[in-house]
Amino acid sequence: MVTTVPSLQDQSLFIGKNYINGQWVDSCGGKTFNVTDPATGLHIGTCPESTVEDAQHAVDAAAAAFPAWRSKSGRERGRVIRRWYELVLENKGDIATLITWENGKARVDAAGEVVFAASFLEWFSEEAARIYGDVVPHSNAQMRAQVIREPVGVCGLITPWNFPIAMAARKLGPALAAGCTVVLKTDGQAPFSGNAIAVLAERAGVPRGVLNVVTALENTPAIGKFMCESDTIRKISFTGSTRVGRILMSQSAHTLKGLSLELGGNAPFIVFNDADLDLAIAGTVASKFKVSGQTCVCANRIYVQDGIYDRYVAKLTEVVSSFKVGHGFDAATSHGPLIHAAAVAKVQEHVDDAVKHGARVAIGGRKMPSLGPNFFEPTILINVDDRMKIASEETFGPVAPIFRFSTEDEVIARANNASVGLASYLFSQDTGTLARVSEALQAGMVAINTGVISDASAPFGGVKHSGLGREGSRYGMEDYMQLKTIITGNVKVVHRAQL
Ligand SMILES: NC(=O)c1ccc[n+]([C@@H]2O[C@H](COP(=O)([O-])OP(=O)(O)OC[C@H]3O[C@@H](n4cnc5c(N)ncnc54)[C@H](O)[C@@H]3O)[C@@H](O)[C@H]2O)c1
Ligand SMILES: O=CCCC(=O)O
Repeated sequence: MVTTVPSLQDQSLFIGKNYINGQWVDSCGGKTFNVTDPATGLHIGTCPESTVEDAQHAVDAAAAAFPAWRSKSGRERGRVIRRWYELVLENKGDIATLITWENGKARVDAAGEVVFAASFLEWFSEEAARIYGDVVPHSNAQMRAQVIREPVGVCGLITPWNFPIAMAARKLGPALAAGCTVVLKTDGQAPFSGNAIAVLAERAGVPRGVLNVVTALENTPAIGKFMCESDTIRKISFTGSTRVGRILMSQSAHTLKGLSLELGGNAPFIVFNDADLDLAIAGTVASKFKVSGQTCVCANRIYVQDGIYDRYVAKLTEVVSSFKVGHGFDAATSHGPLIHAAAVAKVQEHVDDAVKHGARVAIGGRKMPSLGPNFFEPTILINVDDRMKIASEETFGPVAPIFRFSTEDEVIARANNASVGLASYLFSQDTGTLARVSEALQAGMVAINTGVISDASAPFGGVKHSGLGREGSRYGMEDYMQLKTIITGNVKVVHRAQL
């Protein structure tokens, strides 16, 4: 097998081991799995195929580290997380290289992911010092009531390949800020960048056992089940598909674990007749084609009103024709490959199904084997309707299906006709339309006149089958804390004059 190693400034960030109790270790079972470059199919390296025994060691280390970590002040924890944030940015180039190598995304997107991931560490380093409680007026004058917030304990974090460090940082930041200790299970398709940020956590001063990382590919379901069934782990935070979210929820029933679930989407992207066309096109490129369509907030159903439909299609086709698909390391590349062959097959299936039912391909529509095994042309489909698979299933690929609509009521009903409700997008210049439609959409997030929805300051999460809980923002801390009520009785009442 050929191994190509892009050069890193700091080669020690490239490490194929588990990180347990402050040590980089192999799996107890001795097995490893291969990680390959999705653009070329070439071998990158190996990581431990961790077993339940490895995961148990990681949980034990996290449990042992919990009392000391939770006992630090929020300000002390915040300083460590702040240093981690700085180190991630200082090593942006190397981490971006690892992300592009294992995930395939274009270099510019990978560098953007590093900054995005770091922003969660920065945000939560600041929130750590602001874990307020309440003093509550009790009904009885001889009693006092206080409410304090405490860390939930050891957390199990399970993250996907599409943002291999950002989805981890969006969980690690608040968990560590709150005083929890964690076991992170990264995705077997993209484990190296997660390990790199764990190296930096250690350098930042995150104590031994506070952050543990286990890698696995085939053993992932077994480790997920173990985490859900462990009574030591008090919370699971998962980002991934609705299918796996359901499995984790049912496996967690016995231990009555808290769950944060950031699951799949099927985002409606609505362009009204009065929209600023250039803004709508820029928003479409950002929200549909980012990471070649592989984000959970990607526009999946683009509804364009009759009066602007033809102009929108013409302009979007012109812009998409300028995309440069290629290896993420090529500086000219704007869009990289999909993650694996199954993802390519799903995209092709959605295109074929739409065409079979009357859609027309305006541009793209085919695999690009001359570039590598996992490339697919950026694609625009027109004359798409609600019976096609692409209307009800998340494509997770570079296909923009453009539906036509006539009225506000009609598009609201069609947009809400989905089992999931994560992101949604609106383009109009009428404040009344924007207010009415944003209130009517069944979605956890609405973006108005922009294709960019995520920011560390803003709560991120969905409704319906898109999951539970919110990440980022001041609300993101709540998922890692629990309330404790402290009642003091028999306070002698003394009648004193007010000063
Ligand atoms: N809402 C969000 O924030 C968000 C973010 C990114 C991706 N997603 C969703 O993720 C999906 C795409 O990713 P995917 O197809 O790789 O999702 P997936 O659910 O198959 O995989 C996600 C993660 O779960 C792990 N996993 C798989 N089976 C498991 C099991 N039985 N127990 C424990 N872990 C298991 C995988 O190894 C991976 O790390 C899309 O639906 C997308 O919308 C959601
Ligand atoms: O893929 C899901 C998350 C990406 C984002 O927050 O923009």
